[in-house]
Amino acid sequence: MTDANRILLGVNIDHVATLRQARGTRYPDPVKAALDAEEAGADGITVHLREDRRHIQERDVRLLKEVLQTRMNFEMGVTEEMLAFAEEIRPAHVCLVPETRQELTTEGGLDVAGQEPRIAAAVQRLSQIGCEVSLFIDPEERQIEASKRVGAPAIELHTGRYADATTPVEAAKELARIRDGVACGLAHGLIVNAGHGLHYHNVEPVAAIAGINELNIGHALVAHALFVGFKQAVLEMKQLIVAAASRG
Ligand SMILES: CC(=O)[C@@H](O)[C@H](O)COP(=O)(O)O
Ligand SMILES: NCC(=O)COP(=O)(O)O
Repeated sequence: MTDANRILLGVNIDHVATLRQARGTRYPDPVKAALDAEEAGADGITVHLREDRRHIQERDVRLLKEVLQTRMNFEMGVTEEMLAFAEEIRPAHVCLVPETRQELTTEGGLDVAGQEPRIAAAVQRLSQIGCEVSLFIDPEERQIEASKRVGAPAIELHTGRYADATTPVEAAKELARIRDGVACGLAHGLIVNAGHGLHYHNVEPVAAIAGINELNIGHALVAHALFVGFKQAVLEMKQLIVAAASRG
């Protein structure tokens, strides 16, 4: 396998915390899930500390910072509260995401092109403390170019529209947008990650796109883990994406 076929799996553990928060218990602990994921081959652990704290809590992030063997990818909205928290924690990676309180999940990418000075200031602040910053954006040329202009070294392409496609034609169109987005990001010298809504039945065509650095996957892993256990769920996903990338 050449470097171009290499692909990393970032395991998002938010929805382990969703289950815990549903009953206000101490279990299931997302920290345990993170350690199991690492043992099963996760290359990194992703957490999203939402403004409304519906799943991940500050306690989780602080503990993860202490115990992870791999690296944390900390997803956050672009707010003063989150910037200050990131400065305290200093995660290896920070992914800036759009956030609205009422949304069911992250419904679209960050509008970098529409707020360049604000995003550039956040990127600069986080870069200064050693975080590798990525921007969670839709696979659109103007957002990719804006990401480059604001100084982010990495982008994460939002794959939700591909995942939500209801016909093969629509899925193929959305996959082509992701493929073009990857090519555009690479042409601008960016590290290109992707994620959102990926699961065991739709992940392979995305993993097969040459040049993708990392896929961040959460909801499907947590759901599958109910039936096979967290380690096995991560292992199966990792095997699936590595095989697809090496075929691609
Ligand atoms: C930004 C992103 O895609 C992840 O954080 C994912 O959204 C996690 O799940 P929720 O959107 O349900 O919080
Ligand atoms: N950034 C996307 C992510 O971390 C995982 O999203 P999902 O697999 O939970 O939809």
